[in-house]
Formats: sequence, C-alpha cells, structure tokens
Amino acid sequence: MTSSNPGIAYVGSLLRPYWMLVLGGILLGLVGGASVAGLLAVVNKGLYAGSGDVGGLVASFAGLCVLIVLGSVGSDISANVVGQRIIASLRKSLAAKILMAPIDQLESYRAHRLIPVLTKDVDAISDFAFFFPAFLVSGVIVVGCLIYLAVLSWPLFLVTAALIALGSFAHVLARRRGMTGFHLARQHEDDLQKHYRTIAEGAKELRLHRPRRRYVHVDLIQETVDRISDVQIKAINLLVTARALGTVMLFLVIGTALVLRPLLWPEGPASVSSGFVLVLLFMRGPIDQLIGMLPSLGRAQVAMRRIAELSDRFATAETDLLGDPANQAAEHVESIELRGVSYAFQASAAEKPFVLGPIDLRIRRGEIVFIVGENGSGKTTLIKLLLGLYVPDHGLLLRDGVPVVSETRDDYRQLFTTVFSDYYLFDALLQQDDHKREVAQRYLNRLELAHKVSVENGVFSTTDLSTGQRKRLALINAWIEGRPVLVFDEWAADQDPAFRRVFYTELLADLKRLGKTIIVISHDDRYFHCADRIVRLRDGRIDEDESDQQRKPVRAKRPPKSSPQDRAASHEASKV
Ligand SMILES: Nc1ncnc2c1ncn2[C@@H]1O[C@H](COP(=O)(O)OP(=O)(O)OP(=O)(O)O)[C@@H](O)[C@H]1O
Repeated sequence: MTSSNPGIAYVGSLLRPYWMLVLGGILLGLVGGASVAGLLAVVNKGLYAGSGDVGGLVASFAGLCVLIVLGSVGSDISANVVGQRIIASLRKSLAAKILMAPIDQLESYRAHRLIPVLTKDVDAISDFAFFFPAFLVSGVIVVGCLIYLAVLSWPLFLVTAALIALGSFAHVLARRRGMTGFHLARQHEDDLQKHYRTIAEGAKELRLHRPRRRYVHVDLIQETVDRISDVQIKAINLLVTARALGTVMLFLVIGTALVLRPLLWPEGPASVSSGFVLVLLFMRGPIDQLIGMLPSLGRAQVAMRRIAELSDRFATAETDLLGDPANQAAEHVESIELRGVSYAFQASAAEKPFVLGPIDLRIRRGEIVFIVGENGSGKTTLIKLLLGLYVPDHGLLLRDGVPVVSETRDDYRQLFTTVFSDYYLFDALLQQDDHKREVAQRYLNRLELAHKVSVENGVFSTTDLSTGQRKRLALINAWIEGRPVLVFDEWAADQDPAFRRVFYTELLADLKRLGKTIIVISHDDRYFHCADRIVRLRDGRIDEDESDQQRKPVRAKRPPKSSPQDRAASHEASKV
C-alpha cells in the first residue's frame, strides 16, 4: 500500500464489500437532505401563499416530512451497520495480520506500540463510525440547502459560496495544524503505553527503589501525560476557534446577502431574501455538526494511517497461515538442514547489526544436538532460522534435502515443538483424547506437579505456579503434542539440580527412544555428555561441530559430579 494516504486506501479496501449498503445510505441521505431543502422552500412559499394554496402546501409538507424521516433513518441505519461492520472487519483483519506477520517484524514492532493500535486506534475509528451517520446526513443537508440557494438566486448563491469557500479554507488551515497535533499526541501515546508497561511489569523493582520510582512517575509518566494533554488542548482549541469563526462567517453571509440583494437583484421578490435567511439559519445546525466532528475525524484519520502502516509492515508472503489445521498433521522427518544460511537483524545506521552465518548445519532424525556458546553468540537466532521462524537473507533451509519455501514453510514448522526461554504457556491442551490425557497425567506425576495441577476438560487446572513448575508444564505440553522434533531453549535453567539431572539424563533419553530429534540450547556444561553432538557458536558462526564419537576423551561421557542431596533427589524423581 503505497498511496499518499494509506489510511484512506486501507479503509477503502474495508468498505468495498459493503458498497451496496454505502451507496444505498448515500442515496437515502440525499433524499433526506433534498427533502429538508424542499421543506424549507415550502415553508418559505407558505409565508407568502394565499388561502387557496393551503391544501397543496400541506400535502407537500407532509410528503416531505415522511421523506425526511425515511431518508435520515435509512441513511443512519446503513451508515451504522457499515460502521460497525468495518470495525469488526478491522479487528479481525488486525488479529489475522498479527498471526501471519513475519516474526522478526513482530519482534521489532514491540508490544507497547502494537497494543495501542489494537485498542486506541480501533476505538478512534469506532468513535468516528458512531458519529458517521450524522456526519453524512449533515453533509447531504448542507449540499441540499446550497442547491436550494442556487435555485433561489444565482448571484446571491455565488456570493454565499465564495464566503463559505473562504471559511472552509480557514478551516482547512486550522485542521492541518490540528492534525499535526493529533499525530504528535498519538506518538506520545506509544511512549505512555511503554511507561504503563514499566509500572505494571516492574512493580516489584519500583517498590524497592525510591529514586527510580520517582523518575518513572514524574519524569516519564507525568511528563508524557502532560505533553499529550498540552498537544491535544492546542489542537482542539484551534479547531474550536475555527468553529466559532465559522458561525460568525455564516452570519456574515446572511448580512452580506441582505445588503447585497437590492444591489445584485433589485427587482427580485422579497421571498428570495426570506428564503435565503431561512436556509442559512437552518444550515447553521448541520454545518456546526460537521465542524464539531472534525476533531473526531482528525483522530480517526491518524488512527487509520497507523493501522495502514502496521498492516503494510506486517505484509507477508505466507498468506495461508490461517487455513484449516486438519491438513497439517505432524509427520516424521529424516533431516533438517541450513545450507549457506546467513541472517542479519535490521539495525539503525549508527548500530552494527548482529549477523549470523554463513552457517551449514544438518541435523538427522533421532539425534540429540546441543547448541552451545556464549551469551549473544547467536544460539536463539540459529534456532529461529532452523524452525522457519526467520527467513534467511541468504542460503537455504531444507527438509529431507528439499528447500523449504513460503508455500511449504508453515507445514515445515508443524514438525517442531519448542519451549523457548521466553516461552508462552498455553493452559489448554488441544489434544483431548484419552491417551493424551493419560500421558498428561503420567507426566504431571513424573514432573512432581500432580499435587498442584490436574487436567480438567482439556485445560490445566492452574498455571499459577513457580517459574520452574511452569516450565515443567510447558514440557508436558511439548511431550503431549507428539511432534517429531523438540527444541528446548535453556529449559533446565530454572530447574532445581535434581530435575536438571532428570531432564538431561532421563527425559532426553526417553524422547530419543521414542525416535524424536532433540535440539537443546544449553549452558549446562556438566551435562554436555548427554548430547550426541555439540554445535558451538561464536560470534554468529559455528566454531565447533563435534559428534559424540569425535569428542575428545576429556569430554567423553562420564557422570556429572553431584552432591549426595542431588543424588537422593534424582533417585526420588526417577521413581515415577
Ligand atoms: N530482535 C532483535 N533485533 C536486533 N538484534 C537482535 C534481536 N534479537 C537478538 N539480537 C542480537 O543478536 C545477537 C544474538 O542473540 P541471540 O539471542 O541469538 O543470542 P544467544 O546466543 O541465544 O544468547 P543467550 O545465551 O544470552 O540467550 C545478540 O547480540 C542480540 O543483541
């Protein structure tokens, strides 16, 4: 979407399915607006009519009243339906966009910017959608009245139109500055969201640190809130002033019309003047309503732009991610491979981006591969490339020797179950058959969670657990999914020594016996002997790739040193 106003283009694409309703609403609005103008003409005529015209005037009056009601109710209903449908489509489409967005784009967008788009921006459009029917009808009434003015007298209409154009120009200028304010305020809203996250997620740390608490409260939150309020006040004041000037301008038009009438049209009937005054006074209401809605329209425009930008940024080549999961059963895989793969994070001009690769790595079915290396050496990035979450800048990802491309990438990803170090724990088990429930129960026992958690109607009874316990629950989820490749990113880091030992020496071996391929990111060098192969990363490159047989004697399998307590705990844990 590269049009000069991506917001309008995006909303246009959302409106397209409802074009019949939109058109119907506009036509009905036109009928309503024209009828109002007609009614004013009838009223004006009535002021000068003789007694013989009463019957015709009453009939016209009643007919026009009915048309006004039908027109305005019809256009209101259609605009309301379209407005609400657009909001619903917007919400669904944004959720779909996020579900399909390239993971690296999603990661760099950051949650504190994403959430306001989903809430604030959609709400801004929703607010406008609520007023949109009135906006539409007011617009149509103004147009209808202008047409009636033109019918009454061309010269006076031209003078009026010139003054209205002048007033509108002043409004356009005011609006442009107002919009700049709304844009600025919206940017500060992102900062505010970030600070809100800070006080919610950093509550414990802030409670313990008075200077930092004060800094966050005063320098970050209060300052940002005041900045937003100042910018909004300025923007709205400008529009309100423009509105008052608009009203004065309308009276100016009335005065000018009255003064100029004898000059411009000396032989014209008095009904022209009264008709003009009547219509101009009547127009004040709808014009006021149109101008009054400009701030809301301005905010909606800013919101649309934000939504369009997000939508543009999250565009993806993988468009079938939300298809029927029934076709995506996990299959087995003989090998997964990165061939000549490199990947660089996007970075600002000042920063040097981290570059991974080029990497050649082939993992075979049934292997236990440990990915090791210093912090920041690129282990998680490597895993994300291997999982098909990041698309390589160069090189190929292969499944059983066949390149994985956009069309096959999601099928490929279904081979894996992962527990990332920043994993998200889902409380519901999607597989609900008896066997899976039994496996879940068995592993709840084995991982010493049965006293805290049970499976009820396919949902874990609680996830209010300690950090280590939650990770065990994530492991159970992974186990139950039964996929052929399991990836653990520092799973054991939060476990007590006994469970760490159970994980490396027993659970990994169990999974291997089931024919699983296992990839483990680990810093636990005490248990490196449990791997069939160790891939060591340094600065984004593979530094060593050693199989069990190649490993030097010093690294050969030997039991890790453990305390008597470790051994006792491990014995207890392995009894289940
Ligand atoms: N979203 C991102 N944008 C930019 N750079 C990133 C991003 N994620 C990671 N990096 C950079 O990539 C490098 C490798 O990160 P990665 O998480 O792969 O390391 P790691 O080996 O898993 O580290 P650790 O052992 O600490 O988990 C780091 O220097 C990090 O700063």
